[in-house]
Amino acid sequence: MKSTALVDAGTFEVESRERPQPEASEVLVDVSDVGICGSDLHWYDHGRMDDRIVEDPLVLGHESAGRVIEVGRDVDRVAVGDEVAIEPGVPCGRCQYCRSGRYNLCQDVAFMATPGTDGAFREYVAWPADFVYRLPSSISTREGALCEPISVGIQAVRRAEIDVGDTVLVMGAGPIGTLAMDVAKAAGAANLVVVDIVPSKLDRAAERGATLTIDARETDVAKAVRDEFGAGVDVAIEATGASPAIEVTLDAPRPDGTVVLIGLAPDETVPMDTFELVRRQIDVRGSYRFANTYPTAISLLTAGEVDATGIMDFEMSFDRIGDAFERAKEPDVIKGMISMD
Ligand SMILES: NC(=O)C1=CN([C@@H]2O[C@H](COP(=O)(O)OP(=O)(O)OC[C@H]3O[C@@H](n4cnc5c(N)ncnc54)[C@H](O)[C@@H]3O)[C@@H](O)[C@H]2O)C=CC1
Ligand SMILES: CC(=O)[C@H](N)C(=O)O
Repeated sequence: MKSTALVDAGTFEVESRERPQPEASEVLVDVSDVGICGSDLHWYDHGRMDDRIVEDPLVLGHESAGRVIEVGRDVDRVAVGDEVAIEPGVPCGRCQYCRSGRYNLCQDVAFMATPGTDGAFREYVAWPADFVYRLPSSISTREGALCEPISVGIQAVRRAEIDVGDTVLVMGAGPIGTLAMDVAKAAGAANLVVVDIVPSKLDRAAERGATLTIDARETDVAKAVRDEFGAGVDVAIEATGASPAIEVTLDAPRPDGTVVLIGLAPDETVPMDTFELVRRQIDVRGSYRFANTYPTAISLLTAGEVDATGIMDFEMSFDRIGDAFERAKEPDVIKGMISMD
């Protein structure tokens, strides 16, 4: 089968590999669509992330979907011919986090497109059947591939415990912030404030339901929020990973409000005014990957509550993966897709 691996920062190599054989509990998926995630771009640009380094060729891509073409002998939850979304992280199933349903925190997870676990930029993936989800006929595999970033949004909204009628600020209108905004709306948020520094992304957020958009380059976000909502927002979700944006997000909630941090700032130390956070009794929560979210993501797509297609800016074929990665880095792009067929 054809596969594309990152061999060094900025260098992909097309490889011919053995087509994988599914084990008894696995399925073989003919991959049809893969989204390009910010972390794929990070691995591509730097060849490393925090203390993890790409030493052996690594197949990127962890937002994927396709068609089941073979099932292992113990598999009965999906069948040959089913279109499925692939959940990219397979946890150990034994640790305290797995046993309590918080498998996103498993320290022994095999997560696609991180050193040691190949991702989906290859023709076929053999994957545990428990981590593939059948897509209804109304959902395309292109949309299904985006169950992954939708899941990041679901996890954050669950962590935020959003209540009906809440005012929610989302910092960052990239794929994660935009999909988190959709999920927050589906969870009952009445006012959705979206902040970014790219005007076209703010326009797109407004088109899909943001009630207020703020360009952080021109406006004092905390003041704008207080002018509009008095004491501040109920919930602020950080989805940029940029230090100045994280600082602003921490300042956005009303007393007793909540901040959920999704953005990863791997090389930065972010100043935090702990006195203010304590005085205003702010809950600051991290949100890492996701657990038990794929069925919800599929339900939200089916109900039209999340618009995955609306964030897709372009689609390129597998043989143009290098061009696609370069295009995906442009600031106006929210999501680039690779069509594997
Ligand atoms: N916690 C988790 O499980 C996950 C975390 N992430 C992280 O979430 C963050 C967002 O991911 P993506 O949407 O893919 O990233 P992205 O880079 O595509 O989007 C970030 C957005 O933030 C905007 N931005 C940058 N600086 C800003 C500032 N100072 N003020 C306001 N907006 C600003 C950018 O214009 C962009 O639209 C990243 O840090 C990523 O690493 C992504 C997936 C999972
Ligand atoms: C969950 C993600 O998408 C993230 N890019 C990661 O690698 O953890």
